[in-house]
Amino acid sequence: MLPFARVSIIGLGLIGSSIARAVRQYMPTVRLSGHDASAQVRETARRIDLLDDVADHAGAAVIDADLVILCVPVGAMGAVAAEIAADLPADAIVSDVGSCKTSVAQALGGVLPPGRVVPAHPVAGTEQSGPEAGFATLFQRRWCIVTPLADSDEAAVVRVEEFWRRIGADVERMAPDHHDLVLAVTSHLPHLIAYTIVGTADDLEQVTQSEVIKFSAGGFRDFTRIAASDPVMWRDVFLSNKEAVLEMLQRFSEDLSQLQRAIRWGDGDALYDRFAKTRAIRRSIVDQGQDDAAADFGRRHD
Ligand SMILES: NC(=O)C1=CN([C@@H]2O[C@H](COP(=O)(O)OP(=O)(O)OC[C@H]3O[C@@H](n4cnc5c(N)ncnc54)[C@H](O)[C@@H]3O)[C@@H](O)[C@H]2O)C=CC1
Ligand SMILES: O=C(O)C(=O)Cc1ccc(O)cc1
Repeated sequence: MLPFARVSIIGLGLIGSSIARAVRQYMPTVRLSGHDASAQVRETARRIDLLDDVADHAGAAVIDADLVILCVPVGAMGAVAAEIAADLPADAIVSDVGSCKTSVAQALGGVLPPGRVVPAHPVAGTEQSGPEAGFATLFQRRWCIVTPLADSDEAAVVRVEEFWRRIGADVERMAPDHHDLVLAVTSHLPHLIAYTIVGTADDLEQVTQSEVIKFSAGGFRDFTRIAASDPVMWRDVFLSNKEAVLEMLQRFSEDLSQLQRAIRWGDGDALYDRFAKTRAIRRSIVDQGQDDAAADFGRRHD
């Protein structure tokens, strides 16, 4: 039996539209409704026939849903929850896909019925955004981390987990604060580094004319892909996961200072040891059948 029959998606960008396409592909009898704050996005969603019903107001999109998934930037979750609260059917479950979980738990838990909120985070995405960037197979063999609240109803959690499995994800449960610490180092910090290094290179461009772009080889190109990620989404991630990111950034800065020191003092052994260790880490990840390219972030198996 399908875990849900009527799914509503609020926010029809990369992730919202990917969920819609995946539901159409893997659970074709589910009725899909949704809404986006942008009139242009709603128009595109109608043109590409993303959903059965694209509503002009968030409330109208959830009125007969049994699952509502909020797919908006994390800073907008609270406002959307407040917008739908009055129209939400009493037995509907509300989930989300936000990249940070502690702040979203607070934003949703305060506004929506206790027990019915089951936050989640599909660890799958790209640097693209918008309704036309989504694709049905985005979640295949990717992790979806489910982070129930203290009062989330267990049956509701199980149904949300089943929903993600149906669209191809591998599911794991985690406490929201633990999720935020893990993702700070595996996802948020790498994005911050990419944003920084591409900015630094761009500043250098004034001096070196076109050399930075002309000679940008593999490593730098990978950074530019990540640094092309949506500015609103990532602004919200860093403001929402402030404590964990600052903690990881502090540790990163200390490690970077050690390498800086090794270079300054010509300590080749220290550099070699570090690089040999990280090479071994990468090889063990590949041996475990995990990810092979920057674009495959979060993938469990090749
Ligand atoms: N981009 C990625 O790779 C991943 C993103 N996420 C999370 O998914 C969520 C959505 O991200 P994307 O789909 O990538 O962003 P996106 O920019 O492609 O789509 C977000 C959509 O939300 C709409 N929106 C913004 N505020 C709204 C509001 N108040 N009411 C209704 N619609 C509103 C925007 O108009 C936009 O169409 C974020 O919380 C992000 O942290 C999670 C996993 C991966
Ligand atoms: O495109 C990439 O490399 C990503 O890192 C995608 C991504 C972005 C944000 C998430 O919360 C999860 C996955």
